[in-house]
Amino acid sequence: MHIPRLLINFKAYMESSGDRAVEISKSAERIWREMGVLIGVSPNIVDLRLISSSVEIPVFAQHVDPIPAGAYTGHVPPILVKEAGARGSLLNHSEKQIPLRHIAESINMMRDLNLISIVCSPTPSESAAVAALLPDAIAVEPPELIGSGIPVSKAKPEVILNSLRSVKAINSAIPLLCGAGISSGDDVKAALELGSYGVLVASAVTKSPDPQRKIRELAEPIASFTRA
Ligand SMILES: O=C[C@H](O)COP(=O)(O)O
Repeated sequence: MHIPRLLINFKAYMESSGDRAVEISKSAERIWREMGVLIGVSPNIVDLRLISSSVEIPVFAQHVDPIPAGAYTGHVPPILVKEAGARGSLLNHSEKQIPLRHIAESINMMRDLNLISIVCSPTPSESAAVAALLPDAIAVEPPELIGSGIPVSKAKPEVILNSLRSVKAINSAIPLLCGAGISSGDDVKAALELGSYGVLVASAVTKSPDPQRKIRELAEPIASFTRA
């Protein structure tokens, strides 16, 4: 199971939808080929099939509902996400929170479908609660820093360190990513030095005038770190 070290969430930004979503995804694919850093993209659901059929890097939905296919208007069944070509999904992002029992049900359904679950959590204690559900990875993100340009890895390193401690105490095999405000290669480096497996980013890439250059900048410290 390959968890991306750099996961780019396109959210619902105009700048990363439609043709621009394809362009950014292809840039991420280029950097993956060039540097060997596994990069994933998480386009808006409206672009999921388009992006999955455009690139070879792993594509993630931003959310799924714990339901089968059927009469569920407006819901996102994991089986249809798989059918659209995605490798997995984010769950419980701060901007799309769901109850713990839905997280548990979704993880189980995704596991049965061989889909990767990356569950977001806002705090170390919620990271621990989520770890007990055995997702494939956890991404800790203090909501107040999301989209702020103030990187969690420098402004709140204790959130990463305490999450790592609590997740590892439950299952040392679950990789922990961190996100919120990560904007530069140096922010990524700081996250890796704290023990993060990787980073979850959005605005630094989606709002960049040159997304490919920004992706390369964010991937560089990962390439050096994983080579060392
Ligand atoms: O999913 C991504 C995170 O919410 C981080 O967003 P940001 O990089 O814009 O702070």
